[in-house]
Amino acid sequence: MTTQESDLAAQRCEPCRGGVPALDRDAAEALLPRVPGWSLKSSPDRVEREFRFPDFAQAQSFAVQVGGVCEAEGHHADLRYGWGYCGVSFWSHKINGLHENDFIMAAKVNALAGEVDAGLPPP
Ligand SMILES: C[C@H](O)[C@H](O)[C@H]1CNC2=NC(N)=NC(=O)C2=N1
Repeated sequence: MTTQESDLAAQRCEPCRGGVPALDRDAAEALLPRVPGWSLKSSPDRVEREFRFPDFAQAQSFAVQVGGVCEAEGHHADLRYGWGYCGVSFWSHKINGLHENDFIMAAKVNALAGEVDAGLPPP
């Protein structure tokens, strides 16, 4: 883990406390290429990905691992899983929209899934 990543893990989630603006669509689209496999969805504005697994147990195990990362970061995914799939969504509830943190979380979930990310540019 780089210093920058470990610092991030120690931070509390600002958009979770509210009072910061949500990213507009252009800004969200600009971040999207940094989280391969994820897409932007609306109502609420969010970033979402479905991961595939060979069986129920592996999908469930992945969901539990994602939950662990969310707890560590204080920023929580909406998760749904079943036989062979786990869907993960992030948005910042307190601002009813997207923040860079949602993309950082998406990148962390990609890393859990064994994918190498280019990472996000420094703030
Ligand atoms: C008090 C607590 O930190 C907040 O309610 C957090 C919890 N987890 C959260 N997770 C997400 N994704 N968005 C939030 O706004 C949020 N708020």
